[in-house]
Amino acid sequence: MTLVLSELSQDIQNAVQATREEVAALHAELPANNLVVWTAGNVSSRVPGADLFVIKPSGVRYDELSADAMVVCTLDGNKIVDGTPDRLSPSSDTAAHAYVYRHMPEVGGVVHTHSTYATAFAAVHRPIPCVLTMMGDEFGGEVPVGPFAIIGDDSIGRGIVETLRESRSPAVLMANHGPFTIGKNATGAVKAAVMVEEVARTVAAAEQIGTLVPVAQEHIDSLYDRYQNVYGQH
Ligand SMILES: O=C(CO)[C@@H](O)[C@H](O)COP(=O)(O)O
Repeated sequence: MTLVLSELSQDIQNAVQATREEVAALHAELPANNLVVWTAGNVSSRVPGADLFVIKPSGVRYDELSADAMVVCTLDGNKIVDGTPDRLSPSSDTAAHAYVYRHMPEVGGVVHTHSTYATAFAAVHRPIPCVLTMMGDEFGGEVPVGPFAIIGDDSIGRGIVETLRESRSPAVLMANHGPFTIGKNATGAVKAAVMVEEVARTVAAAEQIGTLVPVAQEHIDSLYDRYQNVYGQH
């Protein structure tokens, strides 16, 4: 039986509304950071306190992505009766996002883009090598490549999870497709999407200048530990 949002507790309805507003605002970060063209890409966030997540509607222009247009789904990826028109379908990547939420309970947000430089590494099946201190900070090593998977079932989600489980990276370059990123919340996943494109662009530029020099593993580990546990305001 399909869940009906208006029949859920007021706390959950309030959490859904806050998550819709957050996800709508975060979608604006993708074009603002030049990570997407047209309607490519998507952001989702788990709804705190509920087995639900919020994701953008498929194929809708970024300037039309209001909070009320955000689609609410179960962790199986099924749209609930959420107040949006029945015809409004969730993102074509909903199954992938849902698979990540079901298999990685620590993940609170998922982002997918086709950002140019990260997608170029995905096109040639090359991990982004850890040659920058910023990569040690955010990715804890190289950004891995995931398997080629066709959209439409759990294969993309399975490839994301199986690859990220073997890495500290919050980003995976799905072969011939593009980056998917995760975070403890949706803001963290958007940050990883911004940073994976930045480091991909820098590494591609560096390869035009000379030979890449990897950061030593001991330094990667200390950079990662500092950035994840000390950097910023606490
Ligand atoms: O990669 C694809 C399509 O191949 C998708 O990720 C699109 O880039 C965005 O799809 P919607 O979220 O608008 O359905």
